Amino acid sequence: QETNTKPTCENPIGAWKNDSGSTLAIDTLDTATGKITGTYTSPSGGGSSSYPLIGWVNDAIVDSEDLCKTCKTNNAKVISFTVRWGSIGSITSWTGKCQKNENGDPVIKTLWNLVRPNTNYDWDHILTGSDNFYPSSN
Ligand SMILES: O=C(O)CCCC[C@@H]1SC[C@@H]2NC(=O)N[C@@H]21
Repeated sequence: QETNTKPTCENPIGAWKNDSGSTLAIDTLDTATGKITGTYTSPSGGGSSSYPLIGWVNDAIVDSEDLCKTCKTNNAKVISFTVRWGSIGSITSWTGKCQKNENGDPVIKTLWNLVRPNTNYDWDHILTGSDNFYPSSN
């Protein structure tokens, strides 16, 4: 029996999972400011602990006026959040957008930067990648 409803782009509160099995849990959304808080768990890299996250969501009305040649009609919710990896010492920030895919299912597509305090080289502190997050029921 499913006790939690899955998150959507409109109401992102709930659990989202990426392809490597990490869980983005958005616990609070302040609709007045767009501030979000929650926790992040990354079995690949971050172990089994959950780490706190804070971030923002934002959006704008759909530009859909008929015959409006300058309208920008591709609308997405935008999101950014940052995780502080406790004693691991790193910080990751994800920035992306939430839209429905071709099946009508919501997807958060992001690019991330991970910064690590201790590395072997000066150039090795900042890693960049991408993560897609899908609604999860837990
Ligand atoms: O290894 C570290 O310094 C901390 C854990 C980092 C895990 C990274 S953050 C970006 C990527 N997306 C994930 O869900 N996990 C990895």
